[in-house]
Amino acid sequence: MIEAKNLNLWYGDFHAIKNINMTLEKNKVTAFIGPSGCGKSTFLRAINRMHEVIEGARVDGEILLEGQDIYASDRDPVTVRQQVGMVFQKPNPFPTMSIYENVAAGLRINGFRDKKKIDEIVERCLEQAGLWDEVKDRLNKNAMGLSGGQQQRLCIARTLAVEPEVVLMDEPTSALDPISTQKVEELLYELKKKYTIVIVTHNMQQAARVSDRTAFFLLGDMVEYDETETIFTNPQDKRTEDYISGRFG
Ligand SMILES: Nc1ncnc2c1ncn2[C@@H]1O[C@H](COP(=O)(O)OP(=O)(O)OP(=O)(O)O)[C@@H](O)[C@H]1O
Repeated sequence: MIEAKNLNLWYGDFHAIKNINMTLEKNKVTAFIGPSGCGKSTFLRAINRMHEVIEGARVDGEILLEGQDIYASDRDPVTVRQQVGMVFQKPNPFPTMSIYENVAAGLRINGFRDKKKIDEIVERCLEQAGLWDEVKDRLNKNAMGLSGGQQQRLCIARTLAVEPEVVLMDEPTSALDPISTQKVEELLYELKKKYTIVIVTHNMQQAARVSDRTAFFLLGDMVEYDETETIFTNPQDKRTEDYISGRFG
């Protein structure tokens, strides 16, 4: 479980995220929706301290992961990013590595040396990502030989290998064809049994299909956050209603 408390984020003087308070529940998929530039990706990045690689970005407030602030002075950002994994819009496998090595990479960085154990984890994560059957006979081939949809599932497997608690997905299917999109969406049903999942999406049908809860953002504010069904059928805020009915954005 993740709790954001009074979370604000600035890029220089620009106030991009305004006092967000929300709980992201375990074993649920939470969707972030809202028009371009409203701060969805910015907030997502703040949940695993990824904004720290952006010059001039500054956060105030707390993000609690299982009750512990990820911004605490003694917390290591590299560990935070293992606990809170991220999958990006464009599949980004390590281009010089094999399929196997892409999944094993994080384990090796963590000091895993036992080949049998690494084999087991690679297989399990590729299974979990719904890719094992498609790649089991070509594990040592370069990852760039996979299709875009397969590469994205490989990136999901790579994220799972280091045993995160939370998986953040920033428009994970926007570069994929419809069949690959469907595969990733189906995966979310499986993955939420084990993880807290957050997905940023521009596609409202996708949010309605895959998420349990939906948060609507506008100009850095979180306008409304509720059960997905409520957001799409009976939103409380006029701005949410205007957005989901296609009146802007
Ligand atoms: N690195 C940056 N430096 C300065 N401003 C930024 C930076 N990244 C984002 N912003 C600004 O912060 C605001 C929120 O951007 P963000 O990318 O989080 O929105 P978004 O809702 O994810 O948009 P989209 O749906 O288009 O991806 C925008 O006004 C954007 O211009």
